[in-house]
Parts: sequence; C-alpha cells; structure tokens
Amino acid sequence: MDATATAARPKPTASATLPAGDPKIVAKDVNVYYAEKHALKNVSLDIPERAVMAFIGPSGCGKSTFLRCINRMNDTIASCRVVGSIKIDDQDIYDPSLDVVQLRARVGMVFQKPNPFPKSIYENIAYGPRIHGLARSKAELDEIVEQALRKASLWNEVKDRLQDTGTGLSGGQQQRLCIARAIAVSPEVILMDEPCSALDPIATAKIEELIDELRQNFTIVIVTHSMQQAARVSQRTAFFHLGVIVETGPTERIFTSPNDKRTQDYITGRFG
Ligand SMILES: Nc1ncnc2c1ncn2[C@@H]1O[C@H](COP(=O)(O)OP(=O)(O)OP(=O)(O)O)[C@@H](O)[C@H]1O
Repeated sequence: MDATATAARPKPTASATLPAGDPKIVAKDVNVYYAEKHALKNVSLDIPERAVMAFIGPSGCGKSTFLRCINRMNDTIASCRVVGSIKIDDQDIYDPSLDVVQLRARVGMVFQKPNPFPKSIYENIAYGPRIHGLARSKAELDEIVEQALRKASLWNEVKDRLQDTGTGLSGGQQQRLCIARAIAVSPEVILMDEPCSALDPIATAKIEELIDELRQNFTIVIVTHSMQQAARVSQRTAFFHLGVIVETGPTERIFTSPNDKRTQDYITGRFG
C-alpha cells in the first residue's frame, strides 16, 4: 500500500470546497449481493457534479462493486443482485424501463487495463458516436473524433497516424485513447476503475493532469489504491471498508483530519 498521504496534500482548488448545487448522483441504501455474499451494505452517497470523487479503501471492500452499480455494469454478472436506489439527475437508473445502452453512453467507464479495440485509432473513437447516431456526415464524425482526442490530450501525438491500430500505442496513450473513446459519446459521468495501475509514473502524471482538466465538463468517479493519487486528483473522497462507507468528505479533510479511526489507520498505512 502507499505511504501516508501527508506528503501529498491536495492542492487547494476553487472547488476543494464544492459548490452547494444539487449532487449529480444520489445513492440511497444500496446493498449488493454476489449470490449469498453481501458485498455492499447500506451504502448512501451523494456525488457532486463536475468534480472528482475518489473511492479508497482496502482490497475487497466494495469500491469496484459500487462503481459498477453507477452504470449497471453489475447487470452482466449473473450472481449479482443490487437493491436500493441510485439516481442520476433525479432519474432512477434501476427503473426497469430505462435503456441500459443509453445509460452506459451517459455514464462512461475506463478500466484498469487499457482495452482499445483491435482497430484503428480513428475507429476506436468513431465506433460509439456511429452506433449512437451522433454524426450526420463523415465530416461531423471526423470532428467528433478530433475533439475527443483533443480533450483526452492525445490529438497531437496521433493526428498523423489515425489509421494505425490503437493497440500499437504505448500503455499511457492507450489509456488516453480509452478516455477519448468514453468522451466521444458525450457522457455526463466518467467512471474510472484504477485507471493508472498499469501505467508508469510519467503516463500516470499525464492521466492525472487530464482528469483535472476533464472535471470542468464531467462528473468523475475514480477508484484508486494510491492515496497520493486520490489527494492529487479528487475534491471529495469516500473511504470504504468491509462493504460500508466509513466516511466521506472533502479530500483534504479526509487526509488531514479523518473522523473515524479506521480511516486514520488506512491513510497512515496501519492496515490495508
Ligand atoms: N463477480 C464477482 N463474483 C463474486 N464475488 C465478487 C465478484 N466481484 C467482487 N466480488 C466480491 O465482492 C467483494 C467486493 O469486491 P470489489 O471488487 O468490489 O472490491 P474492491 O474494493 O474494488 O477491491 P480491489 O481494491 O481489490 O479491486 C469482494 O469480497 C469480492 O470478492
């Protein structure tokens, strides 16, 4: 586990204390079961709009499980049952009439290991907008691809090789390609499950910089094992332990004066 975060205090930002607006995502009494295993217990959490929220906690405490609840990725796991309520902009995302494909376009996801399609860089980005009918012409599609790559800080590195395969990029570039792919369908929320764990420190720094820029336009939720990363990129942090949220609050407070001894023990490396 990482060393304590004391050397990596979050830099104070305008949104370190967040605007008092309505939260983007509201979860109430969420319980998740994998067959008999009760993986998440009565989780309630507000996630603010256009900010970064970090989920931290020891391995197996339910961070990824909760992240996957937010775009119903857990639907794909046969043994998984989700109970409770999660609303995005006041809309219940577990409403049976909700179109899950549309939900996953609104709530994009970036995984631990970069997973570009074995296609060209251009096609990796164009695929989503095309199936969602977001472009009326080739010129419009080209524009969407360029803008997504620009927002993911990748355009300058790939603009002369858009027809090369995405899997031929470096790991860090592949992860930025996956972020561009998520952005291309104009999501409102981007979920990131340990997006830097397969990357070297330089590629990690680039992704962190990018996350900091993206929060101006997107609501971002990131699972990370790195306390320094949570401190650097997020404005709010939720600490998970054994399937519950022990505490949540402004990142700076969680790392400097946590309310709960379990949080204190975790951030100072006493367990995890
Ligand atoms: N597909 C699955 N089937 C059965 N149990 C699962 C499944 N996914 C997760 N679990 C269990 O649910 C609990 C929470 O797992 P989860 O992956 O959400 O934790 P996590 O905090 O993200 O862990 P890590 O930091 O190691 O990724 C664990 O006990 C795990 O074994």
